[in-house]
Amino acid sequence: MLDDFHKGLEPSAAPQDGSNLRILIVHTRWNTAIVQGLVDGAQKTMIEQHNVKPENIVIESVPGAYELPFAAKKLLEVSQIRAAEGASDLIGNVNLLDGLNLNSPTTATAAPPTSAGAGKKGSRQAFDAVICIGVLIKGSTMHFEYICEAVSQGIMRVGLDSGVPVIFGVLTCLNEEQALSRAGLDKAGKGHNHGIDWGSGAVEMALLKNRTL
Ligand SMILES: Nc1c(NC[C@H](O)[C@H](O)[C@H](O)CO)[nH]c(=O)[nH]c1=O
Ligand SMILES: CC(=O)[C@@H](O)COP(=O)(O)O
Repeated sequence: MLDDFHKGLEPSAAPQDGSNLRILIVHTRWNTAIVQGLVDGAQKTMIEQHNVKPENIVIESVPGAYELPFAAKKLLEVSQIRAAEGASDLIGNVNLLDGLNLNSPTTATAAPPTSAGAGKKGSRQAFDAVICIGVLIKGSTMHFEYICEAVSQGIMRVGLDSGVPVIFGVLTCLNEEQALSRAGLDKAGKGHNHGIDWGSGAVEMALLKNRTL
């Protein structure tokens, strides 16, 4: 039986143009079937509803929810360093009087004509948002409570410290039935896949981050 709150669920945000965004999904390797359903929901929503390019969604995994904040922080930092390297290479080869806009995603992804980094694989565009996805299910000790608190605080801190939106995509459930329904995997088919909302939220917040005055 779904909790009553599900009935008043707000629909996901209206479609927005995510065609210039690069999104990181970090997910755990606990409760893998449920996590995979959430990842699929987020990925599908970003591609089909918000025009995010499939190649601009990077998916990484960590052992468990407790590792999500660290991975989000480090992978964000690496992407920002690579974007800066690309921009600095570009500066070396472009007359800035031509009005080069280093903030535009296309600029950051532009492969520099000649640079030491030219041979590196993958996009140079920094991530515009991160979605941390995990499933915590209460056991018989207080371990659950401590991890839930640490992970929620840690994920919020990465977003505030980095200036890049980090979506809290961690289900904190008292039993497996609650988790299945929140991934849209319940037998009755009455659940709602929260990954859908996390995908829309990531696009919305990334566009808000990139908004110029
Ligand atoms: N019980 C769950 C965990 N526990 C593992 C921790 O997240 C962490 O990986 C470990 O303590 C080592 O640092 N993780 C989940 O994602 N979900 C659980 O239900
Ligand atoms: C969320 C957890 O860490 C939990 O699944 C661990 O179970 P237990 O409290 O029985 O050790």
